[in-house]
Amino acid sequence: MMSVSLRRLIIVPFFALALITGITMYFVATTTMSNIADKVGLQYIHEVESRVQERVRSFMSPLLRIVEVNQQSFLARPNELNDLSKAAIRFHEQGMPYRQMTFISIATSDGRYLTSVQPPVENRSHHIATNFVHKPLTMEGFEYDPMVGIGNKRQQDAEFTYDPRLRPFYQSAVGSKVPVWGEIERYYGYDALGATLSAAIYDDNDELLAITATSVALNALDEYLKSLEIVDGGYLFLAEGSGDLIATSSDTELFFTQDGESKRANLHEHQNDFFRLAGDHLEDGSYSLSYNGNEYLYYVHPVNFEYGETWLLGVLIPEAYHENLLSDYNRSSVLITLGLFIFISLLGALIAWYIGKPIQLLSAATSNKRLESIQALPESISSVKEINALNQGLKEMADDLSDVMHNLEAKVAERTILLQGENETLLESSIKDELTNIYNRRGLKQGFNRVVGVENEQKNSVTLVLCDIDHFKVFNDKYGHSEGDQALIKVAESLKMYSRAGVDIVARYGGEEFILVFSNMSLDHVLERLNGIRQELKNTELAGKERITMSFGVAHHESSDSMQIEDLINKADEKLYEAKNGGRNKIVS
Ligand SMILES: Nc1nc2c(ncn2[C@@H]2O[C@H](COP(=O)(O)OP(=O)(O)OP(=O)(O)O)[C@@H](O)[C@H]2O)c(=O)[nH]1
Repeated sequence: MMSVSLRRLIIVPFFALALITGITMYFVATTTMSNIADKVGLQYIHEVESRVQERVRSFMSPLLRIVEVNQQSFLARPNELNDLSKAAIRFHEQGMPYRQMTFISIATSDGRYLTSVQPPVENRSHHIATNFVHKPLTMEGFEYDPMVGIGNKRQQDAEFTYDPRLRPFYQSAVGSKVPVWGEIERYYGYDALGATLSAAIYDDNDELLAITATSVALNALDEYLKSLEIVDGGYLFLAEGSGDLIATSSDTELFFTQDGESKRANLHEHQNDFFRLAGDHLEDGSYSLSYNGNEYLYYVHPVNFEYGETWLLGVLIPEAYHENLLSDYNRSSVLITLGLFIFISLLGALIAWYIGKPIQLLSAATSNKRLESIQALPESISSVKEINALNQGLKEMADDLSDVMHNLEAKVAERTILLQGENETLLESSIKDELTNIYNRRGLKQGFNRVVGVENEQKNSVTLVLCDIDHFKVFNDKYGHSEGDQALIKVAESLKMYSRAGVDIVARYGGEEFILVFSNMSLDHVLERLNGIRQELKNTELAGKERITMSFGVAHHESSDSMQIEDLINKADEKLYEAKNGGRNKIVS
């Protein structure tokens, strides 16, 4: 099976895990960011839209309320229509707080007309105009007098014929029980659009008594949209369903003159590309639009007013704006991912270090099969408890094993010494004669080889003497075997006495036969020593004051080179035979 190091086993999965986590997190983060970018964009749009909606509603609200109040007021007190002075005061007071309120009026079915009016743009002067003071159908301007309602006639207002019943605001309201919206139009002679709401007043018999109408100048809304600080490259607009613009955040005009006629700017034909782009999508909803390779978020939503009036509010912003905003977050998410990746990798490496390193130490210590390597391991090799316990266990085992081995070695040494002693004893006894404690035949052979034979490189002279006790049978028979043994021991001692210890060889050849080997000694000196032995035996008393004699056969050889012991023994035996035959107690050489 394939083997893999522990450290790799830990680091590789950690690294892989970190990599997968990092990549996953990166993609999740970027996808989430992209979704968030869209959502943030839409959220932004909704916020802008809701602010504008609220502002538009609060802007238009007085118009609706004033028309409703006046309609209800005349319905409740139709007599007021007979003297419109009170109404003049009310109209004036109603219009004063609202700079956008261009006129608040009433036109009776008999052709009388009263309006509290102010111009739709700067340098406004609020005044009352009526046609009912002098003669019907003639419009005259009067100063407003808070005390009497209608003050002095305004000199500069030339008389002109005016029948309010011919005006669209009058006619559009006829026949309706509820207020009716008029067309949004440019005020004649002014750079401003106006929206008008009219309401009919009937008597109990449903006879039309009057039409009250109020108009509001919309240029304040245009100014408001322009004043809003929206994102770079973003646009806002208010338009009618037809695409005719009411207000925009851009500097473009809301109306222009074509062929001498004043026309309103329309989204579908607008000179601004983005407004034209928006004009293609006027259904309620949000859109992603592409223009010149850039993406835009576009949202269009209706602004509904009571009594059936609906405008459209459009918001268009470049997506890049929010993506840029979120790019910082994106960068952060990449950095966090990277940090996480590095952290997990380091964690893996740390764990590998904590676990792998000490285990590697243990592995190295045990692999060379030496107890010392394990014993030399430090007491603590890891912060991991289990690994330290393993280390301790191994060390204790190594110590125990070491002790056992030392004891074993001591015992083996002791036994070896004992055996060596026994061996030596055995060896000694195997080459010694048990009775006389001199060499036996085996000892003789070994000694001969050592002193004069193959093992000795100095090829000196050698003399081998074969000696035999004379008439020993008789002695034995006479004094017994035990005394015979004592005689043999005595002979051996005498032979040893006249030989050089450690140099010459003294051996029992068998029975009562002995052999002496002298090396590097002249024949005369040998004979001298043999005579010494004979003299010694002569002086030695044995059982029954008996003395024994010995016969000697001597074989002398000047050089031990190529000399075999058997040859010497044979030669000495011949001489011994001669000595025996010659009467015994003799030395024959
Ligand atoms: N007590 C004792 N006697 C031994 C031992 N070995 C041999 N003998 C005796 O030595 C005697 C040898 O006798 P023989 O071979 O006849 O020789 P001998 O009587 O000495 O006569 P010659 O050698 O001809 O002088 C025998 O009686 C053996 O029993 C021994 O170890 N102890």
